[in-house]
Amino acid sequence: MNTCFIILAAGESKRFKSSTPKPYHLYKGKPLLLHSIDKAKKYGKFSKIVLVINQKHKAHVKKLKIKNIKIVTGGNTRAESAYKALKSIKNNRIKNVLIHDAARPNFTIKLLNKLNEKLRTSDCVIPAIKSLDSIKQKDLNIVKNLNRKNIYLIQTPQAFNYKKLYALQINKGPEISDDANLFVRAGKKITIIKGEINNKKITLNSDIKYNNSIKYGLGFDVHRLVPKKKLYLGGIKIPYTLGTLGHSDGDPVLHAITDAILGACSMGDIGEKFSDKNKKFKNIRSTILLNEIVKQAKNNGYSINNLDINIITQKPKIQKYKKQITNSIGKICNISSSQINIKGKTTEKLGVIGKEKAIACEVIASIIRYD
Ligand SMILES: Nc1ccn([C@@H]2O[C@H](COP(=O)(O)OP(=O)(O)OP(=O)(O)O)[C@@H](O)[C@H]2O)c(=O)n1
Ligand SMILES: C[C@](O)(CO)[C@H](O)COP(=O)(O)O
Repeated sequence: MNTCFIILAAGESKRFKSSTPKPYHLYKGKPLLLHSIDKAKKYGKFSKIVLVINQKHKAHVKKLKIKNIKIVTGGNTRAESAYKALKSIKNNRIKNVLIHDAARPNFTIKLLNKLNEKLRTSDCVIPAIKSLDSIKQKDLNIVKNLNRKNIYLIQTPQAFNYKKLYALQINKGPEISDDANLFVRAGKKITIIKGEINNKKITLNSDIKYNNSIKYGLGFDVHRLVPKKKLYLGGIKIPYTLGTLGHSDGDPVLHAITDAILGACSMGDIGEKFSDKNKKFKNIRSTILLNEIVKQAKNNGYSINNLDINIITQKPKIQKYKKQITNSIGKICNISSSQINIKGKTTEKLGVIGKEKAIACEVIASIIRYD
């Protein structure tokens, strides 16, 4: 089915009150809008994904290096942003479209399936949850009781037959707070399906305050430098006359990061997880080891918040490899470059490191645990 997923992220974030615009604010270890992008990609049944951005946020978007997504500049209202996205795919033979707030990161793939299933028999399908509170309406000084059984708190993604929705766009206006509003105004049928209690819209800064503390871990590793060995740092092979001696590929940066994450998550240490007595790990790439630990930490409800890394070596100079190493670590840990800091240090030619007999790395990791 030719279905497009539109992610609206062009708002001004006025109520969010943060120096970082809401769609790019870190949430559960990554920028908010990446949750919707990653889930849409993981779903794998959209023929096109469109991201609608605020033109003032282009620098934030560039940093994320988003691939395989059509990026459209939004408008002054949510309705205008939705319209610009719909217009941008007019010639793509799209049959159905789902429109979603980037401000709602916690929808599930199960909800996407339900919406797409219902689109077989309806031109407009929206998720909603019932109010758990009493509801009253106050107009001037007249207060009316409303029957909460007939009240629906509307969510996104909202699913539509593309042609039917596009035809209604001429009625769009700033008061159109959601796209299904157009169908209601036109007196057309709407199908409401059960939404998800966790599919809340993040509007205020307090919406993302974590109920859990941040935890910290410390990692350290040192390897002897010898001829005829390769030098891997942060998963990148560094051209140098010496390399590290070790049971695995001897990457001190990835080993120190692994230990820092294990420490923060109270999951032991790298020697316990990958013994250097075990032939299975002989010459293994440390990228595999770290990948495994990142997965285990995620399964235990942990998310990497940031890594601060000191690479301590007399040579080679680290500066020119920093970007490559940062990108490599970000890919393995599934975090953005903005969450990683690397410093190259020498020991002023003092000791074994200063005499180029060894290389070391120390890392502090901060980790957030979510319920
Ligand atoms: N002109 C706009 C306004 C809103 N949105 C998007 O619509 C979703 C819901 O809007 P809201 O949560 O209100 O975000 P903001 O408009 O940024 O918030 P505020 O009203 O506090 O400025 C958000 O993902 C927002 O980025 C949009 O794409 N274009
Ligand atoms: C579209 C929406 O999320 C449905 O509840 C809501 O209308 C968006 O409101 P906002 O003020 O633009 O956040």
